[in-house]
Amino acid sequence: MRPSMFRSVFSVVRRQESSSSSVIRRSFFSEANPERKVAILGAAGGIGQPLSLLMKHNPLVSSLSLYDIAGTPGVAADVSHINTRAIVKGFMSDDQLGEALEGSDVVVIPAGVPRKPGMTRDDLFNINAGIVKGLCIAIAKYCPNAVVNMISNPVNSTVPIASEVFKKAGTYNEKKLFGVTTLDVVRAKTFYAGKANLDVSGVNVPVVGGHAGVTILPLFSQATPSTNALSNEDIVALTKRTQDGGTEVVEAKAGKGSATLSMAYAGALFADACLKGLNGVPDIVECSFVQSTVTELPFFASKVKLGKDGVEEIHGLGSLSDYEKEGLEKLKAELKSSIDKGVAFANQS
Ligand SMILES: NC(=O)C1=CN([C@@H]2O[C@H](COP(=O)(O)OP(=O)(O)OC[C@H]3O[C@@H](n4cnc5c(N)ncnc54)[C@H](O)[C@@H]3O)[C@@H](O)[C@H]2O)C=CC1
Ligand SMILES: O=C([O-])CC(=O)C(=O)O
Repeated sequence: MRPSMFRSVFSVVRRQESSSSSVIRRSFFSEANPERKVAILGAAGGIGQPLSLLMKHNPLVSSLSLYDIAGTPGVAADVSHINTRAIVKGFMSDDQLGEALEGSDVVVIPAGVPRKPGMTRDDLFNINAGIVKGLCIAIAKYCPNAVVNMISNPVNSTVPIASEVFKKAGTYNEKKLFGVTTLDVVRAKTFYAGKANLDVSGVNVPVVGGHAGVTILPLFSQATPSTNALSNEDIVALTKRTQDGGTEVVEAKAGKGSATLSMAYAGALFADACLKGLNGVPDIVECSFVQSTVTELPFFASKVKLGKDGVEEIHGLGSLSDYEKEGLEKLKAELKSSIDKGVAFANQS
């Protein structure tokens, strides 16, 4: 979590829990934190399990719905024993998907297969596109107003697939569909702070474009705090490391999957930002892959202000260094082809 993310809320809850009055506890939750249901699809997986743990820990969640095609009873029983606000329920198999989704405010989707060494994210398309399509058909039916956080790869294609499914169902709201690119930001912050010897907790780095290889474009020229400790070569190396961050983990795991723990952290951070936006907390800004007019591409990741209806404002790119301008031009062809592939898949049959 962002270091201060839950601290203030927890201290209020703790003060209230020390009071003998359960009335005080109830009124705190209803006034400051409305009821919010979060569903996680793929909850028993490598990302799903730690993400379920982190969402159970989030005081903004009142109901946590854990869905997977296997393994959810155990995960739900385990997580449900934690003494935090959210009531946890596990759901398994198609016939329970409707109940898992009904009433959800936020649906997080880490369902699907991860990479093995030597694969690109696009190599996951054949399996994950179908999984995502099926889950989005159910979302359109059972919780058409939910905010959707798409984690399943290739994000550059799965988000367009979701948008087409929702369009066909007549439920598409472009303000409520997000590709989760938070892990790119998390990595860029960590690598930048490490190289520049800065306190990472105060560091921010926007990352724009998409979520695969060269489509991931960290904007170190806009990093804060700025530093003159880094050479052009350092910036090139930091950019490459951020773009290859996923592959670094895939290779280190040597066939046992891709990033799960850092992704669960990033996914929890982004879901928390969406919940805060829905609850009317002002000035919540995160990078995300959304329907966009920032470039000529129909979807693009950039800074997005989150509000009561999802996307409140999409920020422009700001001023870019020559190196970043070059990177922006380089990424467009690959990103366009991944978007087109998703759209075409969703419209087959
Ligand atoms: N957006 C991002 O930054 C990142 C995305 N990912 C992606 O997240 C996805 C999941 O990764 P892991 O959790 O490591 O994989 P995993 O294989 O450990 O877990 C995936 C889970 O999805 C479940 N699943 C499969 N089909 C399903 C369906 N139809 N409905 C519900 N659940 C279903 C599986 O049973 C499994 O429990 C992968 O596609 C991976 O590439 C991973 C890291 C970062
Ligand atoms: O690299 C992968 O396959 C998983 C992923 O998206 C990431 O870690 O950024």
